[in-house]
Amino acid sequence: MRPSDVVKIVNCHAAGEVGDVIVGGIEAPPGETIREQARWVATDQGLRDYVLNEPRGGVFRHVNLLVPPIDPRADAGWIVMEPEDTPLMSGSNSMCVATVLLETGRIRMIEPETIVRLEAPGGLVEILATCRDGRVVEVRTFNLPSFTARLDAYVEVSGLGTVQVDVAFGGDSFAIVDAHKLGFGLDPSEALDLARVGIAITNAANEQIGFVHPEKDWSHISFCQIAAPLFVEDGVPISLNAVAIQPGKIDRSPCGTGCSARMAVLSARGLLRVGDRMIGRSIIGGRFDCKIEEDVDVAGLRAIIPSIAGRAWITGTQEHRLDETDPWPRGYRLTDTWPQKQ
Ligand SMILES: O=C(O)[C@H]1NCC[C@@H]1O
Repeated sequence: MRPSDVVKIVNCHAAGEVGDVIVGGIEAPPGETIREQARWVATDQGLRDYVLNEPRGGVFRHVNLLVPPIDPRADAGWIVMEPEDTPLMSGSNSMCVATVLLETGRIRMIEPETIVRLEAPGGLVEILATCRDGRVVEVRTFNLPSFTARLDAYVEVSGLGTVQVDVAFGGDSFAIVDAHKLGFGLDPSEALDLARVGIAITNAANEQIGFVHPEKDWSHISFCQIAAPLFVEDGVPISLNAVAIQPGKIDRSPCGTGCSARMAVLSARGLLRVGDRMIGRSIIGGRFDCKIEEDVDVAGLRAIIPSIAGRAWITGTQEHRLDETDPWPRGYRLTDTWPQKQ
């Protein structure tokens, strides 16, 4: 960052998970594809440090960079910056980006429904935004093909013993474990323990099982989803879950990619099929309304196209700037609030 740069941001959250959006002041990174641009952002780390580190950011923050699309079908390109990762796709962040684009007039809002096509690093995702009185009241994201990589695998986790996991991809990669078997009721008071246990399971699953996407350059497990057994309310299965995000925080939202991964597992187990709904619920009471839209094939693997619907709310605007005398131009992280990555 140069002292002359002013970075304009619209602050937003989806179901409680922060997904701020950079709307001005940063040029598109080098790269022929959005994925290459995202890799450049991840390798360079400069922008990530500037917006995610203190004093501008914090471990709770995700920041989305809008870039010109490369795919001619897309309305906008978009790169997600999570605390440690620069992923292929994110559900809560897609809702924030679509809401900011429409509510700030960067894409023309058509009521009652607007279709927005976003080019994420993992590919094109279509969004159906329900709009009323100039506001986006629901964002339904049609996610990347989602599939199960392993069912009923076992990992040894220090301090926990043997833990049964399913591994699945839902736009990002997950080890999914049973909350009750680990002694969690998924109450907000458990957040710190959920984060620590989730990160320990993610790390063990990466060491002992791993994950390789058959078509995309993504070869690790990003998250652990600690999920309660499904229960039914008003005829719809509810997936209460806590997703541990590196380096150790809990997703405040029900995690759109996580709900997609869980639906892929439920589909592989024959428990959900095309047309079935599932409601994702987070430990703070956030809700995503999810559905299996289609069965598809990914490199010979059985997969689904899930959709995830939720709402995002704009909370403000910011202009970040860098004073030339600031001794911490890239900010800083301290382990009192930003856990050490294991
Ligand atoms: O909804 C999601 O998919 C996400 N929320 C934050 C971390 C994940 O990308």
